[in-house]
Amino acid sequence: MSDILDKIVATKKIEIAHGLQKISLGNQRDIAESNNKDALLKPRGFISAIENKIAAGKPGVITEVKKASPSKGILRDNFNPAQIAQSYEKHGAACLSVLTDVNYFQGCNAFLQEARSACNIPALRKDFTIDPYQVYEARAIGADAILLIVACLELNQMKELEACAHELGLDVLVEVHNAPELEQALELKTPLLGINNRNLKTFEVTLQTTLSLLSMVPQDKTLVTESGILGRGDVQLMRDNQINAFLVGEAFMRAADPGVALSELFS
Ligand SMILES: O=C(O)c1ccccc1NCC(=O)[C@H](O)[C@H](O)COP(=O)(O)O
Repeated sequence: MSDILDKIVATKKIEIAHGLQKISLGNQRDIAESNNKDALLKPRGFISAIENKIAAGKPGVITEVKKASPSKGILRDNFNPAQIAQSYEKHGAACLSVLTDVNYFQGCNAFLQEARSACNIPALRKDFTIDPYQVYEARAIGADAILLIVACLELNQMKELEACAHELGLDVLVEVHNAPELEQALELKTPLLGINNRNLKTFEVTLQTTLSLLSMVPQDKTLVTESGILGRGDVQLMRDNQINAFLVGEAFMRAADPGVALSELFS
């Protein structure tokens, strides 16, 4: 694991222990399950939203709602998750990815709730999921999908977390950085596979990470290239390699209107 992931995971363990003192696992599960019966909160298909865009010949863009990051610091001062989500939806986003981590990304659960309730597209809870408690919490705050990062999980943990997510109707995005992680990810059921172009040890970003792993990705997976998509040349390079799903944060967060930036990047 990288230094930053080590630190984040250590913080998550403390957060989970504190969370359990406030809301028990059983109560969190009850809230999650009752959300599934609520018309406004029941899961919106995250994977199908991406696949539908691609089937219509459009890029499937997961648009990020991210105030700050460890590698870049503050990305956006005027940060209004509801307005950002509405702008993304208006300009053709498939889905949202909302950072809920407090300590490293200056996010919070309320950002996901505000963003999702302001629009009709599905939302990924972008956090560092290591325990079933967080999966229940994700659904309890209205998330439609969770992220599993292979670099910080054992295979048996990932399988457990994936099963827990699927039981609740949540989709799973599994994220890898290299070939050994990709092999592990292929042991999961989810068809949604993210390749993150950011090296979490050095924070260096190169789109070659996605390109170098491409031949290992089975045809039946929906591949998402993540991080470092900043210009139209980056989009074109990926599309030339038949990659049609993208996760983009910084390029939109630094723009005056994130949705306008989305349409300019992908038009
Ligand atoms: O962005 C970071 O500094 C970071 C550090 C440690 C773990 C994860 C990190 N980023 C999360 C992401 O994967 C990105 O937010 C996402 O792929 C969008 O990337 P970008 O378009 O480059 O903002």
